[in-house]
Amino acid sequence: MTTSKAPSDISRTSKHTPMMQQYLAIKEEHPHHLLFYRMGDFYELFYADAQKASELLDITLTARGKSGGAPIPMAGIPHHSAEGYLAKLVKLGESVAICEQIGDPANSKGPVERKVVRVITPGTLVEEALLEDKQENLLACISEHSFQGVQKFAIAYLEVSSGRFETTQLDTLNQLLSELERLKPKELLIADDDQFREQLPETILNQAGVVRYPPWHFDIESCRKRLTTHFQTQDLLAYGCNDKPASISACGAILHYAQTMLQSDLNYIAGLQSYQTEDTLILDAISRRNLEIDSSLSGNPHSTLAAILDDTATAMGSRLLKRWLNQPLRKAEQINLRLDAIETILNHHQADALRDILKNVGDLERILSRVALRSARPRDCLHLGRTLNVLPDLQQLLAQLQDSVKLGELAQQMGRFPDLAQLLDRAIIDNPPMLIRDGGVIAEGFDDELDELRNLKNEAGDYLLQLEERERERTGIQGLKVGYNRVHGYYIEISKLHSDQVPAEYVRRQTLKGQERYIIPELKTFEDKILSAGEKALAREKWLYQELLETLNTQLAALQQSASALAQIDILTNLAIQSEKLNLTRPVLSDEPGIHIEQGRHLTVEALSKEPFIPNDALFDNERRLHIITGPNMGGKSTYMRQTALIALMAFMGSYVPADKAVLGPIDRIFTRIGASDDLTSGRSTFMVEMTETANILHHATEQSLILMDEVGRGTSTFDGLALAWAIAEHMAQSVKGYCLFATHYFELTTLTERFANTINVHLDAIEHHDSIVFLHQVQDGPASQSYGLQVAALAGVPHDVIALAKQHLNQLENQTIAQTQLAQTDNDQPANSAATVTEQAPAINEPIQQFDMFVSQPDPVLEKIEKHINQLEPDELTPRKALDMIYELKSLLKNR
Ligand SMILES: Nc1ncnc2c1ncn2[C@@H]1O[C@H](COP(=O)(O)OP(=O)(O)OP(=O)(O)O)[C@@H](O)[C@H]1O
Repeated sequence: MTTSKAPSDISRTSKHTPMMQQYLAIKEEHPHHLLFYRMGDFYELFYADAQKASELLDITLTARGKSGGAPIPMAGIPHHSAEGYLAKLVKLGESVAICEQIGDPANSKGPVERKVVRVITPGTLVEEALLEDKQENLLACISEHSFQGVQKFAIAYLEVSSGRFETTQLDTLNQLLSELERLKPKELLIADDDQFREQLPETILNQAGVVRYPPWHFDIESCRKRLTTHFQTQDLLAYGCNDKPASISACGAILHYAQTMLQSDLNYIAGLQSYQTEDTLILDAISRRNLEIDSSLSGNPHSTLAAILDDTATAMGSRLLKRWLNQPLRKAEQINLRLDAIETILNHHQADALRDILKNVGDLERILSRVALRSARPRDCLHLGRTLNVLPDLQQLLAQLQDSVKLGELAQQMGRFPDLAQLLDRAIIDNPPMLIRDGGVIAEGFDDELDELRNLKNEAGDYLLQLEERERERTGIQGLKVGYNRVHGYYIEISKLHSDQVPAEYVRRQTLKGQERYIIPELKTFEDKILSAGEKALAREKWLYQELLETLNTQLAALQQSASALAQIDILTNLAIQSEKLNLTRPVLSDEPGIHIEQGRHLTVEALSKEPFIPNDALFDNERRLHIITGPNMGGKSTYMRQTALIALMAFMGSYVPADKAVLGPIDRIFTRIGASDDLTSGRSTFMVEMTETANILHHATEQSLILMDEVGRGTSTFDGLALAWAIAEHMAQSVKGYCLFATHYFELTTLTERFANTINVHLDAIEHHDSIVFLHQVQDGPASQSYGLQVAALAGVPHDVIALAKQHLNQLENQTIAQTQLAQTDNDQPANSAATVTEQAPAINEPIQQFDMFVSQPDPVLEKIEKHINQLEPDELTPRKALDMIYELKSLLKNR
């Protein structure tokens, strides 16, 4: 976090004006926040804050007089347009302390009393204008605790805008980092404690939004006290973390931070949930990214699973859908409840009807937090009212869907709030202004007193005409007029010619050239009443509005429950709609190990490709645990692997899946080792990243894990890569670690099937057609025959002369390899080079190296000759001399080619 202190030489001394002394005192409390200091209709920033704000917001940097003998750099923004600037600053990761005038300027001797009323930080947003409606905005906190040499880690997170508060305690730092990746908090609190910090990767410490929070806020006993006081409980048993010190510490610190930033006790945060990562299918950070669940590797927001699946009617539903996708369940009973709900909606053909109603549902979660913080705006109340009004219709529809236990539970949880709905209907006008500040929000007929005050103004015209008429008659002065001006208020104006007819009770207010202006007690009373009516009406309206918020707060917990139910109904409805639209089927979750997918598809590739998608089967059982996938570049290997993982993920999240049939046994984790890029921030090369990820898989995969490995070993030299890929695949086959899809261009690996009964070869194919190449995208059993690397390169636009040169190199390489193989077989004692070394070291590699055969697509007469020669050889009968002669012969053959 950046510091925006006033320069250090600006001490708070009497050299400064009293106002600057006040400013500096407040700034001292907020060294890390930009201080928005209220001056009349402006927020002003001074010194370094001013410089920073002028750069970030592109506003003018000027000076506000001098203080302590030096000019004060200043930048200001109008208070009424502050929200736009705040949104920009928050997006840039800045935090802003809002300092308001709280004293009465009329009664202040020195500067008006001011106070920071709220610090707006990226993770503690509640304002509609500052939040993205379809994205969660989380504040997270991580901590660790060691006891008797056992270290535990914890993460707590809080969504201030909805009141969701959760924590989990974990055994390893890796698990913690993985949770962080899943949650992607906008702001992260870390104890400013050297020991813990040293364990954390630089990438975490340096990321935007990290706040180093003083370690004493993490003290376990103080945190326990803070939490029990907040929840008004004796202990934390009900929240599942009473005996989890690391969790208590993270939760206590995060609550303290949020309360401080929002200057509120946050009593709407009514509960805390401890969750176990074991209850959910584990997806590590890398797999989350590789599977492009809610963010894509290319940055295209449309090429994610979330984007394809999300057509929810509410923002709450959209946010929850991403949460479900990122946290698939493991317990079949829970998953089946969701699937049953989708099936029931489909069977009753109610998806569209449900969605039509849900479209009228507002962002209740966030509105309710603002209600709790008493910062809800008139439109929040309007949307809340509209939402509550649709609940009866929704209940009626859900009543027809009682076959589903889940929908029954959700209907009950959703409830009805007829009184509140009616209250809101009566209270708020149809199209209220943004703010209550200027009134005009409370509807007519809601409050007699307000109506009377408002009527007073409307009736004033009639009353004055009547008064004028009456006084004319009484005084007999026909020219008498009732008038008003800003300075003197209401008056009766009479020409000086009639001064002698003016009654005694008329009091002179103003003398003009030809007229006198008077006031009478009745007019004075009217004036007092009318002039204060506007003010009083506004005050009454504000009071009524606050009362309305208070009334809503009495039912806050039930309303929050209702919001949560609505979000779930929205997702289930959306999943039902999508299953028809995207042609999905209900998966079957079995207790038997294995995966059986028929005609599976990759939703994103299918949606974004112009070509028809070719569906494929995937069958894993004890005889088919390790699939070695070969096939040409662009053949569809990655797509096939990813679609298998995505189908599993969708099934475990409780969604229908893109396949004709899917039966899935228990799965505990999905691992992926796909593609690679340099992780420059952590100083790791492509190969290092690849091997770190592989090591993670080898250490943590269990027999229930689904593992995708794409081209392992390609990041290093051919033979090192081959040797590693070979050993890793062999290890997977031997140790029966999960269900593994292993895509490779090392053709040698296809021989593993001969040694391991649980390993099979599958391949994707292509055919050459005229000058082009057609990919079949069809997965078939058995190894591939060709790689088509050069053809794919040509297709990609690599210049012809480069392709021609590549062909020459390819031929040379092939010839060398064959010769080396021959030599190695001729003289086992003298391995000629590393190719032979690999062959010798790996006992499994007894077959001739076929690696380069993969690249051959045209028969080559010279090669055929060489092949013939070699086939006629009897290696056991070869002397070293004969072998050498043979090499000379091969060489001359190649030379004459
Ligand atoms: N089953 C399929 N049906 C239709 N098109 C497909 C299918 N599978 C893949 N494709 C298309 O082929 C392209 C390449 O697929 P993919 O990246 O999976 O190939 P690959 O074999 O992994 O290639 P490489 O070995 O070069 O990484 C995809 O972007 C997609 O457009």
